[in-house]
Amino acid sequence: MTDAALAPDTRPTRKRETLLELSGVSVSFDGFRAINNLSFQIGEPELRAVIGPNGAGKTTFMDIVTGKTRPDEGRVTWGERNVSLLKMSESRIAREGIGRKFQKPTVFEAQTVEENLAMALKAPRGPFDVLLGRTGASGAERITAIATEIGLAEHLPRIAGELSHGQKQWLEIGMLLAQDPRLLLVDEPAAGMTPAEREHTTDLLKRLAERHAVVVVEHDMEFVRRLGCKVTVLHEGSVLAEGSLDHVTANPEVIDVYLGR
Ligand SMILES: Nc1ncnc2c1ncn2[C@@H]1O[C@H](COP(=O)(O)OP(=O)(O)OP(=O)(O)O)[C@@H](O)[C@H]1O
Repeated sequence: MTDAALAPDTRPTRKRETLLELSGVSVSFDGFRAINNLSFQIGEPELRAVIGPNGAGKTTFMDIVTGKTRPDEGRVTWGERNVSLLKMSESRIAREGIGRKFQKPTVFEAQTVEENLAMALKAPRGPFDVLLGRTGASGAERITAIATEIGLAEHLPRIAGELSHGQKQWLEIGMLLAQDPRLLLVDEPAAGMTPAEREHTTDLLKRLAERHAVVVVEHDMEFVRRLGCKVTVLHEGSVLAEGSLDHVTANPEVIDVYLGR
């Protein structure tokens, strides 16, 4: 597989810079502060796990980043030019390069793996992709490259509905990759997976994070440990602790609100 086929952008390798930054972000629903003065940064590339008890605000955080939910206060800035995401539509944010994978796979079950990837490739995330010549490989090459990356190269002719749960999740990650994202938001990828599928998923996410910013929201601590990345603990809509998994799990407040339960 050529690198160009897999991720056909021409951006030079840069040292890690902040790609996404939230500062002082708050949002209330009917007077309840689901996100409370939240600050968060992720670089490119970087792998980050976001953990926290039920209701901590993890989903709302992702909803804010993707433009589904608008905060009442605060800033959300993106990219080298620190543009605000707050005035952008959800589709514009997606075209900026923010891809989201929901917990439940939403592949086209009646189509083959290959057709699913081809459809995702045909939906360019921005008109400039072509103009800037970012597509360095043909569609067929990219499909093969992405299928290899996600571990489904042998399954291209299969009907997606026949895939295992884990394979569907990987296919959906592949469909996100076809959109050439810079940031991937991945919601509970390990849920419902077999141990072998979890291991494959860990490897995949780690590999993707060599070139992308990847945020993984996950409850499964063993999975988070295997990701071996910086962890952000959310609680009541704010960052309670941040650092290595060992660092955050030794924090008495984290133990109290999350681990001790
Ligand atoms: N649209 C909404 N209207 C009212 N309350 C909401 C809405 N969305 C979220 N909330 C509330 O905001 C809080 C944060 O919810 P959120 O779904 O972001 O938490 P979470 O960390 O993703 O939880 P879980 O781990 O259970 O998915 C919860 O108390 C939830 O009930």
